[in-house]
Parts: sequence; C-alpha cells; structure tokens
Amino acid sequence: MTDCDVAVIGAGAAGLSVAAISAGLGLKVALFERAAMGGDCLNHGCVPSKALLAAAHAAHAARRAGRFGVVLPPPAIDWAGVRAHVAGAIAAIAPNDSEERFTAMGVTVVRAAARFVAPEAIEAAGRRFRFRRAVVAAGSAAIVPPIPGLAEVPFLTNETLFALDAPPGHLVVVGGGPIGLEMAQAHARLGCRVSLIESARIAGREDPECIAPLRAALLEDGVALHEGAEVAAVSRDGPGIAVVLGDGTRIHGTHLLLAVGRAPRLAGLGLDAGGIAHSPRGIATTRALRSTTNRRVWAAGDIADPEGLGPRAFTHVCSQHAGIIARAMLFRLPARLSYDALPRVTYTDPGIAQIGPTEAELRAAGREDLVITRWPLAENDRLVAEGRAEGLVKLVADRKGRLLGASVVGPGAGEMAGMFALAIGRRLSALAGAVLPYPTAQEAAKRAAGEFYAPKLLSPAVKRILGLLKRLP
Ligand SMILES: Cc1cc2nc3c(=O)[nH]c(=O)nc-3n(C[C@H](O)[C@H](O)[C@H](O)COP(=O)(O)OP(=O)(O)OC[C@H]3O[C@@H](n4cnc5c(N)ncnc54)[C@H](O)[C@@H]3O)c2cc1C
Ligand SMILES: NC(=O)c1ccc[n+]([C@@H]2O[C@H](COP(=O)([O-])OP(=O)(O)OC[C@H]3O[C@@H](n4cnc5c(N)ncnc54)[C@H](O)[C@@H]3O)[C@@H](O)[C@H]2O)c1
Repeated sequence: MTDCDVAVIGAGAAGLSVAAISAGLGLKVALFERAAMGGDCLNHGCVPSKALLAAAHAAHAARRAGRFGVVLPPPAIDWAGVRAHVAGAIAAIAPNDSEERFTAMGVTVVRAAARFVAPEAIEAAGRRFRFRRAVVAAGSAAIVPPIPGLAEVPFLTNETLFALDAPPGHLVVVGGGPIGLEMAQAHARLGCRVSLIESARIAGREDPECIAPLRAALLEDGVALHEGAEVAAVSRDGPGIAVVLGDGTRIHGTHLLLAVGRAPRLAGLGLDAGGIAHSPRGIATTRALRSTTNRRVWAAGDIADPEGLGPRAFTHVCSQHAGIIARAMLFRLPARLSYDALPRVTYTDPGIAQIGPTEAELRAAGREDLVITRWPLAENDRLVAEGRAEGLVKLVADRKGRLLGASVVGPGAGEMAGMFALAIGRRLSALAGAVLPYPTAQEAAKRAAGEFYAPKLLSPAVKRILGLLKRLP
C-alpha cells in the first residue's frame, strides 16, 4: 500500500509546478518543504533581486532626469523604504506558493526535511511515506569557495543579502555572473560603494560583443571592477573586512557577497539509500529527467543534471522541467529535454539576453555554416527618443536563414527574449516580415533579421530582374 502517488521534495519553483500539475490530474501528492514555501526564487532569488533592481533603476532614472530637462534634486535613499518594497513584492507573490493554496489543491504539505530511506520510501517528520513516484526538487545553494581566511569573516550570500537592516557602506562582490552583476549594479545605484572581483571576465558565458556596454554602465555607476583577479585572502579589518587580491591590491569593505556559482543541495537527501545516482553537479537523469538508477524517481530544477545538457539554474527551466515530467512520468509519453531555444537574461541596465546557444557555443559544437547578422540599437528610433540607444542585437543563423541563437545587449533586453525564443529554429523571414509596432525596441530584432536578406536583395541577379521588370507598363 503506497501513501502517495507522487512525493515531491522541495517547494521551490520546480517542486511546486510538479505538485500543482500532479494534484490537478487527481493524483495523491505529498510535498515536503523544510524551509520557506516558494524556495529561492520567491524568498532569496528572482523576486527580491528584481525588486531591489527596480528600486535601483528608479534612483538612476531620477539621477539622469536632467538630460530630459526635468530638474530633480539628487535622490535620497530610504533603506527602510527599499526593504519594504522588496518585502512587499515577496508578500504579494507568496500566496501563489503558499501551504494554504497547495492544501486547497489537495496536496499533503509536510513542513519538514525529507530523505530517502529506501528506493520507494521517504521519511519526514518522523513518518515513513511509501511513494509510487518521487520528484527531487531540492534546489541549489551558493558555493562557498575555498578562500583563505573566509571561515573567520562574516559573509553574505543570496540567502542573507536581502535582510540587511542598513545599506552596506562598501559591498565587495566576489563573482561577476548574473547574481554578482545584478547585485553590484543594484547596490551601486542605491548609493553604496561597490567593488566587484571576477576571476575571468564579467558575464563570462555571454557573447563577448555584448559585454562592453554593460561594463561601461557599471563603471559609470561607480562599480570598481577587478576582472581577471583572484581573491588571495580575506580577513577581519576593524568592523569590516579586508580582501587581498592576487596582485596585492587590498580592498577594505564593510560587507562581502559571495556570488561564484551554485551547488546542488544533495546533503541530507539520503540519495544512496534511495539508489539515486548523483555527482557534485546534481542528480544524474535521462533527457526525460528520470533518475538513471531508480526508475521511480525524477529530478527537476536546479538539482537536476540531465545527461548531455548539465544543470541550469533558472525559474523558467523549472517550469520546463515540470512540463517534461508531466509528459514522461504522469502520461508516460515520450519526452526529451532540449535547451536549443532556452532564454536567459541578466537584468542589469543594459541587460544581456541570450536565447539559444551563443556563436562561440555553436562553433565549439562544430557548426561552421553560420551566418551572423547584427543591428546596433543606436539605429532604433524608440531608444534614441529615450536617450538610451546603446547596445546590439546579434543573430546567428544557418545558411538557409534558420535562427540558431540570438544575443541582445541593451535596455530591456529581456523583453525581446520571448520573441526570439519563438523564432529559434524558424527562418528569419518570419521575423524580417513581421509587422511590429513603431516605435519599439523590438524593431531592432526585425532589422537584424532583415540583414540576412539584404545582401541577397542587392545581388546582381536581383538587379538584372528589376531592370527587366521596370520595362513593364
Ligand atoms: C539572487 C538570485 C537571483 C535569481 N534570479 C533569477 C531570475 O531573474 N530569473 C530566473 O529564471 N532565475 C533566477 N534565479 C535562479 C532561480 O531562483 C532558481 O533557478 C530557482 O529558484 C530554482 O528552483 P528549484 O525549485 O530548483 O529550487 P529552490 O527554489 O531552491 O527550492 C528547493 C526547495 O527544496 C527545499 N529542500 C531542500 N532539501 C530539502 C529536504 N531534504 N527536505 C525538504 N525540503 C528540502 C529547500 O528548502 C527549497 O525551498 C536566481 C537565483 C538567485 C540566487
Ligand atoms: N537573471 C537571471 O536569470 C539570474 C540571476 C541570478 C542568478 N541566476 C542563476 O543563478 C546561477 C548562479 O549565478 P552566479 O552569478 O552565482 O554564478 P555563475 O556561475 O553564473 O557566475 C559566477 C562567476 O564567478 C566567477 N568566479 C568563480 N569563482 C571565483 C572566485 N573565487 N573569485 C572571483 N570570481 C569567481 C566565475 O568566473 C563566474 O563568472 C546563474 O548561472 C543563473 O543560472 C539567474
């Protein structure tokens, strides 16, 4: 006798989606959560970070209002007000992820840590739950790198950053990926001094052509960028911290934020007792997100390590995983995860959006038949009118004009991502021929697509045909 059809460990974006779909289909679902409902995205990730960025962008807009002839005094930052805005955003979204909502759906919500005690059983809150199928969606946590002295100094991660009572006087950010970049810009625009240390280059995964506008904006925001720099040691420095770089540079900060990547939360799950293969990258799964060693078990979200693809840490990937699991686990239909059209956005200003693979990733995969087109945002009327015309749309297509990847750097880059996500794998003629509203930033996408056909339109053959056609009455 089983206690549930589907046991879900983790009530973050991935676990909640799986639980909602399963319960909606009338299955008996048990959902285990040891901390706050909603997981990282709601409590320590997307929502507070985007709320903080909204406050930062408001301060920035006030500072640059003068260029529009709107004269304002320099903005004053009321940190309590900023925190209230962040808390308000979380509180407004929280009911969607709440225990009450899921209980009303018929889900048994167990607010306790869960662990596998057998390939078909989980233990939580002193009770054993036998399951027909289980989904592990325990997420990921900030990596704490082996920096000498780190054990002796206080440091922040995404789990503690949003709870500061007062603004950091000088925030030292280690890591120039999406978290480090977004939080560096947010705090700089909210009046904090910010230093960012990145061992390689900022936004290292993104197309190199997209980096310069972001780097320039961060420098203008006052962020002290240390790229290609290693943290050699950290130590206490009076009430703050001292960070020493490999070249001997000493940075005195008040707060240290670690943003050097994520590690799956594997500890305490009893994966060995459950017969569930895993590595430091996450739970090993097939492309249908099924455990490679326990056929009753699936993995979703940040903790999943699908073969040939590897982990991804995005909330929209959690929803994608839930859809794959619904097909494969619930309907027993064929399902195969693909990231060919996956969007990702760094929500800085300018933002960077990548949809599908970058040119470098395609070339590394052996693609040689690439045609690249570009459209500079300096040519976009809407952005010119708004005084923000800096950036680029870059498209990578095959020779037949099928879109393989798109890279965007510019104001609101993320708002263009959805259109490209739909266009991946299709011919650029669809984008080039679309009638888009004028004036919008999205027109840059159409123009970049049109660039694929421009050389063909100007070819000698087309000119000859036009020469003949003009003789017709
Ligand atoms: C600062 C920051 C900003 C981000 N911004 C964005 C963004 O703008 N866009 C985007 O797409 N993504 C963003 N992300 C990534 C996104 O937040 C994650 O990809 C997503 O939240 C992962 O969801 P998940 O369900 O896999 O894991 P989680 O949200 O971590 O949920 C896992 C849950 O499992 C629980 N759990 C773990 N072990 C157990 C156990 N043994 N028993 C019971 N419960 C357990 C945990 O308490 C947790 O609540 C951001 C992340 C961070 C840190
Ligand atoms: N807007 C978004 O969608 C968004 C925002 C935040 C986070 N996320 C997700 O969370 C993930 C984790 O973000 P992240 O920024 O922590 O990690 P990341 O892995 O994306 O970037 C970490 C950066 O830190 C650098 N680094 C590593 N060790 C270092 C060291 N010792 N000293 C200096 N630099 C070092 C790396 O070179 C890299 O550039 C992202 O990859 C993304 O999937 C998404």
